[in-house]
Order: sequence, then C-alpha cells, then structure tokens
Amino acid sequence: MSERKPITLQGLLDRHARGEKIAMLTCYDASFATLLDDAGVDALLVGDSLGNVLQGEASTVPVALEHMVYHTRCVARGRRNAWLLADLPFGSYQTTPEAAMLAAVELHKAGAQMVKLEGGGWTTETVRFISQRGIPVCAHLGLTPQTVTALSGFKVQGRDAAGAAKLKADALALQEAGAQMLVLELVPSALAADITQALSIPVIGIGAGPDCSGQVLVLHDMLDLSSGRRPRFVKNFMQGASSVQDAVRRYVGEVQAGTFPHPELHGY
Ligand SMILES: Nc1nc(=O)c2c([nH]1)NC[C@@H]1CN(c3ccc(C(=O)N[C@@H](CCC(=O)O)C(=O)O)cc3)CN21
Ligand SMILES: CC(C)C(=O)C(=O)O
Ligand SMILES: [Mg+2]
Repeated sequence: MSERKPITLQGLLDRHARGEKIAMLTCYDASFATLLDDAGVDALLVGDSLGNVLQGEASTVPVALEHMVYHTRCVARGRRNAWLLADLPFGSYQTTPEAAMLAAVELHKAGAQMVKLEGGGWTTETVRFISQRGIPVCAHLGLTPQTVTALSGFKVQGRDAAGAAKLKADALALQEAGAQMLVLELVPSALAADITQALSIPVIGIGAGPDCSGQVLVLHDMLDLSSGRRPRFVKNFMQGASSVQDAVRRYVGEVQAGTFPHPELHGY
C-alpha cells in the first residue's frame, strides 16, 4: 500500500471510468485516518454523523461548522493518499450560496478536498456557485439526515414512482450543476442502479444496494462500536476479523469485489 500515490479528483474519476468501485468510510480523527488509508480506503468522509457517534446527539442537526473544521483538520493530518471529503453541517449552506461558499472555504482550508451538502433541486444554485469557484462538491440525495424532522423519520426514500422520478431528476440536475460525486442514501436498490446508470459521476451508496459506483458506511457502525439499533444496510466487519485493520481491509475488498452490500441482507 505504501507505493500508493495521493488520489486526485481526476484519479478518482478515472477509477470510476474504468469501472472500479470506490470504497469510502467516515473518519473523524488522525489515528483512524492513517489506519483506514493504509488499509486501502479510497475516500475518507468527515461526516456530520460525528454528531451521533462522537457527540452523542440524536441527529446531525446540532453539529456546528467549527466541529466539522476541527475534525477535518485532525483527519487531514493523518491522511496519506485517500480522497478527503467533509460534510457542510446543517445551517451552513441553507441560507445563500455566499454563506455556503464561506463555510466550504473553511472546510477546504482545513484540508477537505471536496465538500458534501444534502438536498435536491434547491441546492443546484449552491452546488454551481461553490464548484465554479474551485471547491469540488459532492451532492447527497435520498435520506437526507439533516432534514429528518421534515421527513418525519429515517425512512427509505423514492419508494413510489413520483418520488423515484423526482430523485432521478434531482440527481441529473446536480450533476449538470457541477457536482462531481453523489451520495445516495436509503433508496431502493433498483432506483439506485437506474440513477447510477444515468449519471457519469460516481454514485456512492449507503443503503442503496450493490449497483452503485461505490459504498460508504459510518466507521463506528461497521466496526460494531455503535450501541443500539443498527440500520439494515450496516454489516459488522469485525465479525471474524483479527483486528480493526483486518476488518477495514475486508470492507475494502468486499466493496471492490461487489460482494458488499448483499442485495437481500443489506438492501431495500
Ligand atoms: N451511526 C450512524 N450511522 C449512520 O448510518 C448514520 C448516522 N449515524 N447519522 C446520520 C445518518 C442517519 N442515518 C440513518 C439513521 C437511521 C436509519 C434507520 O433507522 N433505518 C431503518 C429503517 C428504514 C425503513 O425501513 O424505512 C433500517 O432498517 O434501515 C437509517 C439511516 C444514516 N446516518
Ligand atoms: C453516512 C454518510 C453518507 C454521511 O453523510 C455522514 O456520515 O455524515
Ligand atoms: Mg452526513
């Protein structure tokens, strides 16, 4: 692994063009950044899920920009080669594209190579604004946890024909607006496959079936460190693993081979 070179945006898009799956995990500190990177993880996401797994909050809503900047800096110091993304937290991009840009600049200066924001059609203007000004953007559709209140819970999205059509139209609009990656969360596998086929940018799934361009999980979930109920899309990679490093290597191997997620065990 040590001969790996830092992944650039072009390198990531080239891998996608060759049909290689992208293995992403969330990461919040320097120690794990180095471990995950050495285990072959392609992309590290400083997720606002740190609100849940680090801060003990019930949702990602309370997470502040300063928290995201702090953890992005921690991960950036430990990272060697993996592509580094960070979530724009709730409130930092909803008001205006200008406000979103200022928040994106803070994350970018802290080391994030790409910023991720949640939401459909209304975010296209913001995605265009940020990406045109030099910071790569990842969109996030399907279950958007920051709007869990309005969505009335953590539920599968795009189940009916109208919802599915809206999701696909939003995905195409976001790609057109300059998004260079899309996270698709908690949608039926067939819909995720259809959207992945329709887009040229990589689509990273979480609870979206095996036919995406790559996968992401929350680190604490796949290492079985999250107490309580686990969503069905999670697999415990510590089961049968000899170490954390081994568990992460297995995750990378299964994502690259297309054997995780299993359509019946982890799909909708
Ligand atoms: N630890 C952790 N893991 C995550 O995957 C995660 C976070 N935190 N925080 C932010 C969001 C919230 N996410 C969630 C939260 C709950 C469900 C959930 O309860 N899913 C159920 C019901 C789905 C349904 O049937 O509608 C499931 O069985 O998957 C899914 C995703 C994903 N993200
Ligand atoms: C689950 C991923 C996609 C995320 O947004 C997060 O960890 O915050
Ligand atoms: Mg997030």
